[in-house]
Amino acid sequence: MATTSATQAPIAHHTANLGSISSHGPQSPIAHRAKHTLPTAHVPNRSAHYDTSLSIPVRKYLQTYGLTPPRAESYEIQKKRCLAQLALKSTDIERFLYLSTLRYNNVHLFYRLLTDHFTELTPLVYTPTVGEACQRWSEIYQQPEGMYLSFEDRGHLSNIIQNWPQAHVEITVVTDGSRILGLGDLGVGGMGIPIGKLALYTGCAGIRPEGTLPLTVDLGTGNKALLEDPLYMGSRREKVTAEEEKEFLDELMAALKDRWPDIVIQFEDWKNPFPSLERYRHDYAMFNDDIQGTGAVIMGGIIGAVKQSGVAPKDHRAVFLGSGSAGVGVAKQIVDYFVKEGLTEEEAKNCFWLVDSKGLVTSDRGDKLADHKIYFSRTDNKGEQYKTLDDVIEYVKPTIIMGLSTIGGAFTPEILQKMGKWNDRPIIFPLSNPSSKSECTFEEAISNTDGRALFASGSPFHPVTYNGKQYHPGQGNNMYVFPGIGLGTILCKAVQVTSNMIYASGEALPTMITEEEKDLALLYPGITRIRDVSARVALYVIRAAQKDNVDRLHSLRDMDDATLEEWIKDKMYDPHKETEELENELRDIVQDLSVSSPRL
Ligand SMILES: NC(=O)C1=CN([C@@H]2O[C@H](COP(=O)(O)OP(=O)(O)OC[C@H]3O[C@@H](n4cnc5c(N)ncnc54)[C@H](OP(=O)(O)O)[C@@H]3O)[C@@H](O)[C@H]2O)C=CC1
Ligand SMILES: CC(=O)C(=O)O
Ligand SMILES: [Mg+2]
Repeated sequence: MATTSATQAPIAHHTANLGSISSHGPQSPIAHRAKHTLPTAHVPNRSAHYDTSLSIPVRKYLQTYGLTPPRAESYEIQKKRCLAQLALKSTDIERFLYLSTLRYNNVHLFYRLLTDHFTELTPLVYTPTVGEACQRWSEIYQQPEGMYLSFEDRGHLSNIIQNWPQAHVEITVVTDGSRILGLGDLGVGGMGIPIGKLALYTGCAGIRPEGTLPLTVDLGTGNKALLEDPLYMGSRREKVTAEEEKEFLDELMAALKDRWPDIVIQFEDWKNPFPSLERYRHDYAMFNDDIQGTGAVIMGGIIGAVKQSGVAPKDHRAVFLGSGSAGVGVAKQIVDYFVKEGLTEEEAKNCFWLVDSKGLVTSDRGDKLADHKIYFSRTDNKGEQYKTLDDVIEYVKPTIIMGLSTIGGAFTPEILQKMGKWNDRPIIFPLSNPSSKSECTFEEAISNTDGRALFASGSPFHPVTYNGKQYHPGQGNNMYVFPGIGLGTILCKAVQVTSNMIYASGEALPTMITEEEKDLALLYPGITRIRDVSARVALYVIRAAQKDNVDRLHSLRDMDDATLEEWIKDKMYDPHKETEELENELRDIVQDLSVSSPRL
């Protein structure tokens, strides 16, 4: 990406080629052998060299002439073919596989397509389809696209990490596969998530593809079906203990930083991610997307929802179904927002009733609460315990219901109707992923509240027509913020991802909603503008990093906001420019060297 692109760009690769021209000549067997003995993934953007838009002289220079069909074609034609091939597929998982192969074989073309057709393709690359891909990973596995590190590798992680072929990794997403979306423990099948999230880092925030490292740690699995599946590609061992996980992660974090001192590390989809966040947040540029990214993105949507509800923050009553990483992360972030709006922390905290698999989280429930639940446990229940969501809803009569529970359909029509009865504009956020785990659909939320619901879901839903009027759903997914959090952290070279940087990422979102979107009561900016949104998020993140004094690129402090935002956009990888720049640069080189037909 931005900061290291000069050394990673195809141009730099060809400058290296030029060196070999002077010593061995362009057709040198050494150059030739080097090119073909290394697997594709070992040469940055090698796949771009087979792009069918490259001109004949450039193909000859690259020694790819004759390896692709004769016609040099436009991107429009390439796109037409890709979309036609996608249309030929009969299932989403086939489309997922087609797009994975395209990314592997022609990285820039994949990202051109993704950025041009973001709304249609994101659900195939990310949630919901990535969920099925993770469930079936060992069945559909095709090619290496990331690193797998096993518990058995401990003691050697630093050496193994040297095997990653890209020299300048800027960001990694790491999972242990133990809580993939709302689908449970999928072991190494979880790899689909780091790959998908990092594809969005490139597509949304312009992190260069070769600067990304999808990483899955195989610390065993508690999923018995996987352990018995002959195709399962992970180790056959039970999940390691918390202490063993901690030792492994200590080694991993040090090894990553040792090879790439500026690396940003995003933890994703861990069953219990709180200990690692607390352990590493001060010593590494790291964050947990499920706790913090989700917290920020939902806070960003709640800002607009609270305004549109006409209810003051102090009068909101929020019932959360789900008190795990995402539930607690979101509730805490909204507490911060309410405090900014003038409530005391105690007043803000009292606006929340969290529910887990045992019912309302209270301090006198009789079970030992996990540490992360204690902050929100209720003490005003007068000894009464509320076991079901229905009971809690009746007791609280909420203005807001949030679903982060993995329980598809938990917001029943009856619950939605009550929300409609008690509130002019009920705030209904079924946020569990993938779509099958959503606590309700958009259609259900609209039809059971006479179209008055202020709605956002984790996975995308289509617009709905109700009583002749069209309604548009919001997508409250951390994809609106994590790419910008990573981008901002990388660009200002922050040594930590502070709480203020996370908060700022959420605050940035409403600033990107257009007047037209406000008229439609939308809570999030249009997804087609995600690159601009990510640049704005990065701007806010950088400013917060500067205030917290964790940035290292101090020259950015002198830029005004408009200049800095333009600078950020300028640093973003633009797939539309890559192939054209490759073509133009190489054509110039070919002309300069008069090597227009080295092969013939
Ligand atoms: N929209 C977005 O951007 C994001 C969405 N998510 C989604 O949120 C969901 C939860 O993720 P996460 O918080 O990390 O997962 P966790 O496993 O940490 O938390 C799940 C929570 O749901 C509770 N729960 C499970 N079953 C029930 C039930 N039958 N009734 C009530 N509560 C129940 C669990 O209870 P207990 O504590 O008792 O086990 C736990 O508190 C997932 O579907 C995930 O995809 C996550 C991150 C981002
Ligand atoms: C979106 C996301 O991070 C999740 O569902 O876990
Ligand atoms: Mg996640």
